[in-house]
Amino acid sequence: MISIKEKIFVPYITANSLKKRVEEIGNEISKDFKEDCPVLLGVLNGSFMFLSDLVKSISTPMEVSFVKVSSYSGTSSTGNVKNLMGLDIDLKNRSIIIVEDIIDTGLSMTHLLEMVQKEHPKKIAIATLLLKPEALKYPMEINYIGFEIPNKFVVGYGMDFDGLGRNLPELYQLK
Ligand SMILES: O=P(O)(O)OC[C@H]1O[C@H](OP(=O)(O)OP(=O)(O)O)[C@H](O)[C@@H]1O
Ligand code: HPA
Repeated sequence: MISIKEKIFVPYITANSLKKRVEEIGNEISKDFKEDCPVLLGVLNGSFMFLSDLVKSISTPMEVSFVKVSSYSGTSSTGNVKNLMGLDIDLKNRSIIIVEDIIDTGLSMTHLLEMVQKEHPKKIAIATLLLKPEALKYPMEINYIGFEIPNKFVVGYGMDFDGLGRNLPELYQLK
């Protein structure tokens, strides 16, 4: 059990389980995008840990780039998405895999899909470590899902509560 700014979090998914599942997704992506040299588009800040572990399990040529958006404040969605850092490479005719730590309401991903679509890529896939099916308000096709989790706030493995907890190697759930 840990405490961050007076909220109590309990251990939820171990570092070992995360590692195993991330490797499985990396292997799937390697097979699915063998001929494509995909661009893995990490969504900052939260995806940095998932993305860095994921790319180590991808054995096919690929590139990495980042965008930065923000929609969460404390433990709830603000209902709007702020663009904090845009695209820096040409995505035209490229295969793009948008990499997120978590899809919660789906608002951020809907915004990201619109942003990437405007660049006329060849195809767009979505990889998320976590999905909260009960919280999803904007349904979409998600190609790679690490874990489906209940609608409870989580921290660790890149995910924060008020900026804290991103460094935890395992995942914790709000008690
Ligand atoms: O599906 P949604 O309800 O939009 O929630 C998911 C988004 O919220 C988190 O980002 P956040 O806004 O907290 O920014 P961060 O990645 O910098 O922590 C997460 O990384 C997703 O981008
Ligand atoms: O459960 C969560 N934890 C951390 N960040 C988040 N962003 C959306 N949902 C979450």
